[in-house]
Amino acid sequence: MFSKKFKTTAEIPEPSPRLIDQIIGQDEALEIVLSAIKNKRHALLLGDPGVGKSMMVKAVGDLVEKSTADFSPYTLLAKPNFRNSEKPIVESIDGEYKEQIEPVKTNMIKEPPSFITLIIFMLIFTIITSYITRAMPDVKLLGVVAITSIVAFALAFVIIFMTVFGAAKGQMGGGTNPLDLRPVVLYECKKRPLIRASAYNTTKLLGDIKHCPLGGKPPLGTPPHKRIILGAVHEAHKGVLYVDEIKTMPLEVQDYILSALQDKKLSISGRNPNSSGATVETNEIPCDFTLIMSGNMDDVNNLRAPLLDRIDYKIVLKNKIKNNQENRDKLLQFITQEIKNNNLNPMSYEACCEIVKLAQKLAGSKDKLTLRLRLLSNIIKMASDIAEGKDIAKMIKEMDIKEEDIKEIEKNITNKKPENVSVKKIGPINIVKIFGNKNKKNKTNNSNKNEMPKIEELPLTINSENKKENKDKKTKLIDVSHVKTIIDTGIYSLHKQVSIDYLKNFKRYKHISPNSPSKIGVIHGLAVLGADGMGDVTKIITEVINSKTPNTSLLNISGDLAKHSITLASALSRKLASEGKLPISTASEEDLDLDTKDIFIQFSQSYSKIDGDSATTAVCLCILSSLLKIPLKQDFAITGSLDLNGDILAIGGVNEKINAAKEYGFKRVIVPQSNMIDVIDVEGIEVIPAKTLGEIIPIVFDY
Ligand SMILES: Nc1ncnc2c1ncn2[C@@H]1O[C@H](COP(=O)(O)OP(=O)(O)OP(=O)(O)O)[C@@H](O)[C@H]1O
Repeated sequence: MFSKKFKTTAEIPEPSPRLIDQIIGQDEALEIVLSAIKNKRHALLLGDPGVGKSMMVKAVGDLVEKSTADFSPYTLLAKPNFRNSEKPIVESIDGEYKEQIEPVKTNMIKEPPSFITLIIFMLIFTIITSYITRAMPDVKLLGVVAITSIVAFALAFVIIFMTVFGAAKGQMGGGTNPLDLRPVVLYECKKRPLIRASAYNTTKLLGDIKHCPLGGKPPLGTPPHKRIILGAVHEAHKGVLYVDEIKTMPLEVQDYILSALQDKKLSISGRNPNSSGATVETNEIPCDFTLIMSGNMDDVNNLRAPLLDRIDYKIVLKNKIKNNQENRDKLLQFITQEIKNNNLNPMSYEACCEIVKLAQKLAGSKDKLTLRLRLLSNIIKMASDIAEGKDIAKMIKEMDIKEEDIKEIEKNITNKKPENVSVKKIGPINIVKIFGNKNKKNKTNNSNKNEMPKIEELPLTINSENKKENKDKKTKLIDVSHVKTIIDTGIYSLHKQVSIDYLKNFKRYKHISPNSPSKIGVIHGLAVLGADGMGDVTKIITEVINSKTPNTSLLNISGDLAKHSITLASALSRKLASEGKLPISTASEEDLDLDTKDIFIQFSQSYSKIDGDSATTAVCLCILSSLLKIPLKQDFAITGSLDLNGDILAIGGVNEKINAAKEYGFKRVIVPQSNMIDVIDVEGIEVIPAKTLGEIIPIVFDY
């Protein structure tokens, strides 16, 4: 399996501490990213989740920070604008900013009449009042109080007027505290930056002006230059800006990024129209950066063409690598570095082999290894948890139901309302459990008892022995059983768990009997539930009936591709029938005339969405069986796409499908010849490769 012999990963040399050396399987992409950054070219990284896009940029960031060519430290200062307070000035100075003791000329400032002054005024008037009252007892007290109050209020009004009027004029003199006029250090850039920002976070990306509840005018409010929030586009000046999750980037943000790329400078203005910052706008601030963006393949549709056009390199990261010894060794390196980086338990040789097998399965082929390494990393972490004897059942006990997760699963798995699915994400673990619906009264009498499974029934084995033992990190070994527990429970994937439960609950109700006698118009096809779910067997039944209005009716089939494949199957049946390339049958010429027939095709007991063309061969054979009235053997399941020449073409999920055929007790499974390179495990079932329809006719028909 690996080039080295070892018992546990503790014997494998420590991985290199440099992140760049830890990236596996993405050599070409890494080279391009390095070259892009070196030559200041913008790049877009696309690929499946968890193939190392962020890791690559982070690794390259270490190098970016170390490169000092053409870079000198600078500081961004925010200063008040004496002409127009709503337009604060952001200025870049070389090196560090040394604060001046006397920041502003005192003659520019009118010392503000503060509240203390006001209180002093009030005190003076109180003294005068009491003096007048005592000195002139014949003057009425109330009259004196009234006069002094009017004078005091008049003075207070003048003071407030001076304050507001001064500030409004933009002279910042009226009521401004001299300390508010000092420049503020917005950003000190000491080494070439690599700034990371999520595409949806507009404030973080482009900057903003903070709201001031006191109107943003001195003396009570905070002056605008003190409310500036710098954007990542500005912080990345002279360095690299990494924007991930491009799918979530609002169109207007894309326009701003576009301007920043073109002009290499961008002002900051208040983003919230209801905020006091809305009227504030800075001067244009330099932002000359190299842009690296990342997302999944489909996310690119969200990017505006002019922005996409300005990205020089569009790099697609691989999601699989060839399964050879060199790459298996790389996978071992990955396992070792994940264990080291996350301080996990060492892993046995056999468990490492199991991870390689899983990497093959996730790649969908014996020939390949997956590069969706975050998924593998999560599985390694969870296997380590189980080796540690962590009480996962307790974590599951705290589960709550999340509607949005249920709806997502519903979309992919079944067209029934999944009123009984509970999902919980705990750290890297997705836990799904199918429960009965507590709120709904049971309609059947005998199904109510078992609706809510107890925690003990959950499909997890907890190593209770380990729990009692002294839990010394790194002494317990992750062995093959721990890895298998994670794989068998499917706890690393929502779809996997839902399909495991679906099969567990519905398999016993399905009318699939591999041992039954041959039947006309009945065949067993194979499907995969959800994106990365389990395989399943589907019984396909056809009926051909004489009709004056010939038609093909599809039952329990949703997808367009499936419908097209059935049109193709009936066309091919007609062609084979007319060419006489069919087994001898008792069918008359009239029987074979499809122009006079109604064809009904049912995917029996299929509640999941059936799409794709992998059932074309099965449907075609089934129609032929009904037309020719020749029974089909029932001891095999079949999968394969078909073209109009009758060639059987490759399909996806061959391993899941073979596994499903095995689970349902079939002894034989027919798969496209071209898929044989993908088949991982043939134990316990005869896998028959098929190239053409003609080739399998003698195998499947009972005549
Ligand atoms: N090529 C790789 N080499 C080594 N480790 C990897 C690689 N790809 C992923 N990993 C592991 O998976 C983790 C997550 O990878 P990362 O966040 O870079 O993926 P991503 O492609 O950016 O995913 P997403 O699209 O979800 O943001 C890494 O921290 C690392 O542990």
